[in-house]
Order: sequence, then structure tokens, then C-alpha cells
Amino acid sequence: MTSETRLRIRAVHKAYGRRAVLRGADFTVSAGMLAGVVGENGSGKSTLLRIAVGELVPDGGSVQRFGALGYCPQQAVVNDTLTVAQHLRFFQVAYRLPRLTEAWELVDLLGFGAERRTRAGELSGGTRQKLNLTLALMHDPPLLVLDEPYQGFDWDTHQRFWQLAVQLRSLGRSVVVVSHLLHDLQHFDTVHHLRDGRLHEGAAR
Ligand SMILES: Nc1ncnc2c1ncn2[C@@H]1O[C@H](COP(=O)(O)OP(=O)(O)OP(=O)(O)O)[C@@H](O)[C@H]1O
Repeated sequence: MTSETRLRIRAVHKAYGRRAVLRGADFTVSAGMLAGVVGENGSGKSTLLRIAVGELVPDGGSVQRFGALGYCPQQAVVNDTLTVAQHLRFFQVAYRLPRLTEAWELVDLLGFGAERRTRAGELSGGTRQKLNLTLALMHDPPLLVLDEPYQGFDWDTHQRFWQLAVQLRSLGRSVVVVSHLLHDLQHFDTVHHLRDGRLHEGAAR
């Protein structure tokens, strides 16, 4: 395993008004690492990830990313009036991909190929989330930041998600996953507990 760094967060602080959420959070992710971020509701996991991907500016501290990024936010960022296929074509242009072969393979893996002509606004919650995840993965970036990516997935799809995450790790990708589920912890190389605004690292397995 290489130790090339893909994401480095140092002493990050973030408050919403008077509510200090992050108070000196440090987080480093290397190539070929599957890292979990866990913590109680409201502990600041989504805030940390939004800062990690540059969506939110921290009050203090530094964030460095090395290479392209795929971000799966907690709330799907999709356009209700566009179909699944239209989303893929839109993101193909945005990512400058020569073809959509790999994107459709992801759709098949996640099991929603039958919905290719369905508008996002008419998808079930779980399928909408599958589209959200596909859009984050389809350009095969070296760093993936996934905020509870399998919300609403049925058990088979949940299992397939983890097979995919493990496969991506073996290909040297870095995968950061926010999880609430105890049985997911076994999949991580490292687990980072967000508590009192800081991350506490513990070996997961
Ligand atoms: N835009 C915002 N304005 C004000 N407060 C916010 C905002 N976003 C989040 N917060 C507050 O910051 C705290 C951390 O929120 P965050 O969503 O980062 O936590 P989380 O650990 O991801 O929670 P969950 O497990 O419920 O998803 C919460 O108390 C939340 O209410």
C-alpha cells in the first residue's frame, strides 16, 4: 500500500453562529484507504465532509486535496425534471468523459437500469440515492467522499456497495464514508470518531 496523501485536514474549526461544531479537527486520508467517519447525530460529520470537499469554508485551519474528487452529499443533488439517462449525459459533459460505459456499469451494479428513462422526481428515495452515488463515482476519481451513501438501499444493494468500496480501495482509490451503522465498521481500515469537535482515530479491524 502506498502512503500518498489524498486529503489532509488540519486544525479545522467551524461554528454556526455561537454553536462551535468543529474545534480543531485533524483528518488525513491516504491512497488505498477506506476510512470511516462516525459520531452522534449533530456531531458535525456532514459539516466536516462539506469542508473536506470545499463546499463550506472553515473558520480556521487548512484543507488540502490532491487529485480529482467524487462527492456524494447526504441530500441527493439531482434535477427532478431530468431522467436518469439525462443526468448521466449531463455529468459526462461536466466530467469530460469520452464514454458512459463505466457509468452504466455502476447503474447495473446498483440495480436501477430499468429506471433509465424515469425522471429523478419520480424515483423512489433509495433509487434517487443510487443515482446520487453513481454521479459521485462515474468519473472514477482517486478520492471519494461519501456522506451516508446507502441511505434507503435494500440489503442486497447495501452489500454490493461495500463490495464496490473494497474493490475501489484495492485499485488505490481513497474512500471516506460517513456511517451510522455498527455492522459497517468491519469494512473500514480506520474509524474516526467525531466527538466534541475533534476526530479520534481508532483501528477498525
Ligand atoms: N447551515 C447550518 N446552520 C446552522 N446550524 C447548522 C447548519 N448545518 C448544520 N448545523 C448544525 O451543526 C451541527 C452539526 O451538523 P451536521 O449536519 O454536520 O452533523 P452530523 O454529524 O452530520 O449529523 P447527522 O448524523 O444527523 O447527519 C448540528 O447541531 C446542526 O444542527
